[in-house]
Amino acid sequence: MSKATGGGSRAGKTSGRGQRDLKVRVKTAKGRKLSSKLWLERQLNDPYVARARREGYRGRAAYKILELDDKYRFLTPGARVVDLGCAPGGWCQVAVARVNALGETGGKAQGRVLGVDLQEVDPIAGAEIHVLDFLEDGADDRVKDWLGGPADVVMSDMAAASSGHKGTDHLRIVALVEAAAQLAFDVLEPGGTFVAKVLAGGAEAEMQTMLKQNFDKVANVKPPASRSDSSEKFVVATGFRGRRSSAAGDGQEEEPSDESDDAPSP
Ligand SMILES: C[S@@+](CC[C@H](N)C(=O)[O-])C[C@H]1O[C@@H](n2cnc3c(N)ncnc32)[C@H](O)[C@@H]1O
Repeated sequence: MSKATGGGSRAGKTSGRGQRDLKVRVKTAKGRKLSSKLWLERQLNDPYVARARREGYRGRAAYKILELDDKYRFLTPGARVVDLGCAPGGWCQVAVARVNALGETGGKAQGRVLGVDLQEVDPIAGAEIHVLDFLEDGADDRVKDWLGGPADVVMSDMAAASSGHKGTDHLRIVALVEAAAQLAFDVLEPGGTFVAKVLAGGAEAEMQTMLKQNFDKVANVKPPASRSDSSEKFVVATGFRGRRSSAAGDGQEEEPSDESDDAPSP
């Protein structure tokens, strides 16, 4: 398998769709559930899965962050990145390649990638990875300690295992996004970027309002690599306005600011 080097370059933006024409069908073997058969069939026929294997990424999720970054350009050389829910490591691989790529002056930049996940992750050169339940008490303080300073990007692909109930799954992912956003408000440098996976549904409205109060732009995007039959999408909030309004929306604004009129009313 070749090494994942494509992340350092912003060239080659083909979605990969249509690269395989022959559909592989999986027989229902004894003991294999229909859901496993369908999952296997989907994996075998997914051009992104094949491409990830070819290009040395740990999973097809790598293409989601590649596509988002190709559009919004937040994984810049030298950037300090926090990757929440990083297992098995595709986003980290992309981040390491891009934040350590050649800078505009031609010099090699020294970025930083800190990943956390509930699960163990095989080491990735250039990334610091910790096992952590980000919803447990004090988790954000532990991340801040590991980080030891501000970050330029906080990204979250965290997703709880599916409960089979759409509403429950949605609420769980909103809780994960809110926790990730709180960390972003605490550690991002002004101008920083927050990227998070969300599921389409009603309960996210409050979170979107909170993001709009704290970032110059908030976009909701479904990158081509995100499966069309999945309700996942990504929120990309750019231009963090700084900590002054980080608690806006919960009635505990930290300090008054002349610019607070810019924020939309809750
Ligand atoms: C879709 S996967 C992430 C894929 C990853 N971005 C990549 O490119 O390899 C979602 C991850 O979120 C993690 N996760 C879910 N809840 C979490 C939590 N409370 N704390 C930390 N990680 C969590 C899961 O363990 C899982 O590995």
